[in-house]
Amino acid sequence: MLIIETLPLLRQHIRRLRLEGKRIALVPTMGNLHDGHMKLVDEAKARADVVVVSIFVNPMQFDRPDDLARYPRTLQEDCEKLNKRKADIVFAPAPAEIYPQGTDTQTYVDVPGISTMLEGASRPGHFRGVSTIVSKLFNMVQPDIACFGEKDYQQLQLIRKMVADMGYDIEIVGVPTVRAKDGLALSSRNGYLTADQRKIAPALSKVMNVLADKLQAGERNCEELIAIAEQEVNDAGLRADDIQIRDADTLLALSDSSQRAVVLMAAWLGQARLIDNKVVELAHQAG
Ligand SMILES: Nc1ncnc2c1ncn2[C@@H]1O[C@H](COP(=O)(O)OP(=O)(O)OP(=O)(O)O)[C@@H](O)[C@H]1O
Ligand SMILES: CC(C)(CO)[C@@H](O)C(=O)[O-]
Ligand code: BAL
Repeated sequence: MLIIETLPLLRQHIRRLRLEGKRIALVPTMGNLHDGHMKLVDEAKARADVVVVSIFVNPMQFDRPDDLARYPRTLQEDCEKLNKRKADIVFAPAPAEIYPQGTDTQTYVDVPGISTMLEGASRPGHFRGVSTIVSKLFNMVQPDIACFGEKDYQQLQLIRKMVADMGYDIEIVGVPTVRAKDGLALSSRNGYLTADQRKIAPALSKVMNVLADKLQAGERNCEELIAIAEQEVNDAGLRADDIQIRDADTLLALSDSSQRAVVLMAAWLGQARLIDNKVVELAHQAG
């Protein structure tokens, strides 16, 4: 496995691989890798000849400097895991390699609508940072496919729209959320939880599943369903931040024509803001 830190070296290898006719998969990450990331690598390996994993804590997508400063950076362990998983290339650039002029004057990619709603409203500028870095990585790595986790549901929708709108010839693969045995979605930020907090964290997915079951059973009073879920999350010892029921395809409010709903959960627990989501197929009565 090659570990590449500079853009010229990356370009040299990508050029060679493309000349050899290799199909390239990209797995973009911010490092501190867990089994969720490994699932993305496995999916990428199954669909391509060469897997490039990028590890870059992207300053442009952080709305809070303290969040950026304490984000876990574990490059050596990450590379060991990726080597065992048979990734081919790790691209781990320093910020100056990606943003030589800094981020303030960086040309950006903005996906209208989707980037300012929901998580985008809670984290101003976050999605502009995500679409910009992913666009840059697409140009640098020139992948045929790229894998993203469904855990970051809105991010996946954002990338799909960016790819469609900008005409990228890249297949976007969404990978189902990998969970701990107790249901907690794996996430690098789970590392901020104390042992006691870790015990109560699975309440987020439990409340989400109950809400999803009610939707599946035909309940449609979203305001009431959300209020109950917020109460349950708070009673469990988390602090509900944003719980939403949306059309899974548009992320807008549910309508009579919605085919699928998505339950989007965000809650604070100590230093960690946890997110999760679940898609529900909506039954429509004939006639
Ligand atoms: N539990 C998971 N299952 C599947 N994919 C995941 C999971 N967690 C993260 N991913 C995906 O891995 C990719 C890189 O994510 P990232 O490096 O931000 O990890 P993370 O664990 O989500 O960290 P964070 O705590 O910052 O949210 C994204 O496409 C993300 O959706
Ligand atoms: C896609 C991504 C690697 C862009 O920095 C990041 O948002 C993430 O880890 O989900
Ligand atoms: N996994 C999403 C990246 C972020 O929280 O910044």
